[in-house]
Amino acid sequence: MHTMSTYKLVYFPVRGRGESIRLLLKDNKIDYEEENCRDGWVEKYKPQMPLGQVPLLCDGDYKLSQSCAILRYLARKHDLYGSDVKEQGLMDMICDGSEDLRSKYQTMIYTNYENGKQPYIAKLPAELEKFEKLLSKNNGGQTYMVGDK
Ligand SMILES: CCCCC[C@H](O)/C=C/[C@H]1[C@@H](SC[C@H](NC(=O)CC[C@H](N)C(=O)O)C(=O)NCC(=O)O)CC(=O)[C@@H]1C/C=C\CCCC(=O)O
Repeated sequence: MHTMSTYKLVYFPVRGRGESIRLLLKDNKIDYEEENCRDGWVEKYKPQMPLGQVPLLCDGDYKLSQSCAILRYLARKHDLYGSDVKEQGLMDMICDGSEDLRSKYQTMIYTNYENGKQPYIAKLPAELEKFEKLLSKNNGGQTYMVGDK
């Protein structure tokens, strides 16, 4: 018997802002289906999006956009969002910090690829080291940056 997926993720066929959502779902064995919005984006999909952009998560009739809001929604719903407000605060810090890094990457690839690529790569180890340091502080770096789930 075919059981319907609980969630539908609408996104382009790239990693981009969809990949962290896919990873959360797959890592936690949460069933979902994906809809590729590339064909017909402007005329069909974009007008249906709450803020005119993807990724979009559909949970039945409930529709949510903004990648970080989707991650937080899924984390809250599946008890992955830290066990107290301090853990949740740290998770928000890491999520927003990686968003800052990602925004710089996006600006570079879309507006200044030729001149911006090498400087971006040169700064990357120092940026990633901050996240590695956070990871190493929790359980000797063997599990997660925050908590144990
Ligand atoms: C093969 C088709 C490629 C189509 C690419 C697409 O145009 C670009 C996607 C890049 C965007 S995500 C899509 C964008 N949404 C947002 O910017 C949401 C921001 C919001 N704050 C959030 O959800 O976090 C969107 O809807 N654009 C269309 C529009 O009309 O506005 C940012 C990316 O990361 C996407 C791709 C960038 C690089 C791809 C690199 C290769 C890879 O990762 O696989």
